[in-house]
Amino acid sequence: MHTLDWKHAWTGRLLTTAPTRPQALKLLEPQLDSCNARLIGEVASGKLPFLNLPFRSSLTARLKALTPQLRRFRHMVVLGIGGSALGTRALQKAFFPQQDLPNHQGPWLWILDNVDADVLEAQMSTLNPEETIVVPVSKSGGTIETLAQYFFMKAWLQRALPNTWHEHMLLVTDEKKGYLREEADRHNIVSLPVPDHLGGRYSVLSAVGLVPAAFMGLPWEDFLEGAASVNAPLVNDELGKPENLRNHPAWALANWCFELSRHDYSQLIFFTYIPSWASFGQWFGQLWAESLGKNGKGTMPLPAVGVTDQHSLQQMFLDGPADKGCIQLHCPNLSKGPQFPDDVPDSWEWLRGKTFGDLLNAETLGSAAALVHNGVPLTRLEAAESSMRAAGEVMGLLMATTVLTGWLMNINPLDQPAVELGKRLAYSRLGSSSYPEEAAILKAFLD
Ligand SMILES: O=P(O)(O)OC[C@H]1O[C@](O)(CO)[C@@H](O)[C@@H]1O
Repeated sequence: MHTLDWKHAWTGRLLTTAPTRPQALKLLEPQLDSCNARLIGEVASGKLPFLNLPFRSSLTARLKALTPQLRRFRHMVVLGIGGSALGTRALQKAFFPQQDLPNHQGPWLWILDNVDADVLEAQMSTLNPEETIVVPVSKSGGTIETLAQYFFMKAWLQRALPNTWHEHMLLVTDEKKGYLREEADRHNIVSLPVPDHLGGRYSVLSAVGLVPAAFMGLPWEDFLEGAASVNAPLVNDELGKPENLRNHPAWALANWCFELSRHDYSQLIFFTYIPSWASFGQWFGQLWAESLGKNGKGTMPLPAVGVTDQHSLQQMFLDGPADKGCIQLHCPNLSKGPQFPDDVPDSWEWLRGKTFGDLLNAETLGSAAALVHNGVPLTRLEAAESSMRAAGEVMGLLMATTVLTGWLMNINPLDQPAVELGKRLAYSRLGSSSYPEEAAILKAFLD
C-alpha cells in the first residue's frame, strides 16, 4: 500500500491565500458532483480503460500464451516513442537493473525511442537477427519516428531471414486501423492490441508495457493488480457513489494540484527518492504535460531524482522563483545495503553502525524538510515497498490524478492536439505536398 502525507502540502501561498485542505475539499463539492457524473459517463462509455482495465483478462490470456515464444529470443528491440516507450523504460530500469550491471548474460531489452542514426546502425550491425525479436509499438500505427525505424529494421530482418522474418516481429498497435495494423494483416505478423481510448501516456498497463515486461520475466500480473486495486473504488460495482470519489487519494491529490495552479505555482516537481524508479519521472512528465498543457492552463512537470538532483537542480527548487510545488515519491523500506564500519574517519563517526540505506532515508527526509523550510508546498507519496505491485499502484494513482486534475481545470486530459503542428512541419520539410499551410509557416520561419 501507499500513503500520502499532507502535513506540509498546504503551505507557502496556499497557506495565506487558499483555504485549508478540508475547506478546499468542501469548496470543491460542486465540482465533485460534476466530476463524479463525468466519471460515471466516461467509465461506462469505455473512455477510461486505464482505470477499470476491461482488457485485463484477454490480455492476460494472450500474454501467458505468448511468453514462452518471447523468452526464446535473446534480444528484444522495442521501437516506439513517447508513451509507447516511457512506461516500458520505467519498468526496465526499476525491475530489470541487471541489464545495467556487470556480468549480465541476457535477455537484453533495447528501447529505440529517438531518431538516432548511430543507435539504429549499431543495433543492426551488432545484433544477431536469429536471436532477436523486433517489437514496433504504436497506438496510431502511423508515428513517423517509429515507422521510420520499422522500415529499416524490417528490411534488416528480411535480408537475414527471407522466409521467417515475420516470426521475428511482434506488433503492438490499434486493433483495427493504422499502417502497422495493415502490416500485421499483410505479412501475418503476430500482434497484440492497444485497446480503444488507451492513448500512449495511459498505455503502460496494456501490451505496450507488458510485452517487454513478460520478455524480461517480470511479474506483470502484480503490476496490473496494483493498478486495478488502487482505482477499484472509483470504478467498482458501486460506481457513482460520490463518497467513492470524495475519499479517493487521486481526488485529494488532484484538488491540491489544482489549487497549486490557481495560486501561481506553475511547476510541479516530481522528486523520486526511489533510485531504481528514476525513470518514472520521464513517464510522469509526459503524462502530466500532454494531459494538462492546454488553453494556457496546466503546470510544468519537473522530473527530478533524489539524491542525484540535490546536487544539480535543488538550488533552483529552494532559492529560485517561488513557483513550484513538489510531490516527493519515496519508500522507507528499500534494501539497506552494507553497514559503515567502525573505522570510518572520526569526522564521520556518526556514520558508524549505520547503513548505506540509512543515508538515503536521511537525505530523503532532509530534502523534504529543506523544501518545506523554503516555502515549497510538498506532498509526500510513500510506497510501502518497491515491488511491481507498488509500481502499479503508484502509476494507477497518478493516471487517475491527472485525469481528475484536467477535469478540475476544465480541459480534456485525453488529447494532445498541439503536438501535431511540429510533425506536419517536418513532413512538409521532407517534401510532402499534403501540407500547404505548413509550407507557408516554414517559409515565414526561414525567410
Ligand atoms: O503510440 P503512438 O501512436 O505511436 O504515439 C506515440 C506518442 O506520440 C504522441 O501522440 C504525441 O505525438 C504521444 O501522445 C504518444 O505517446
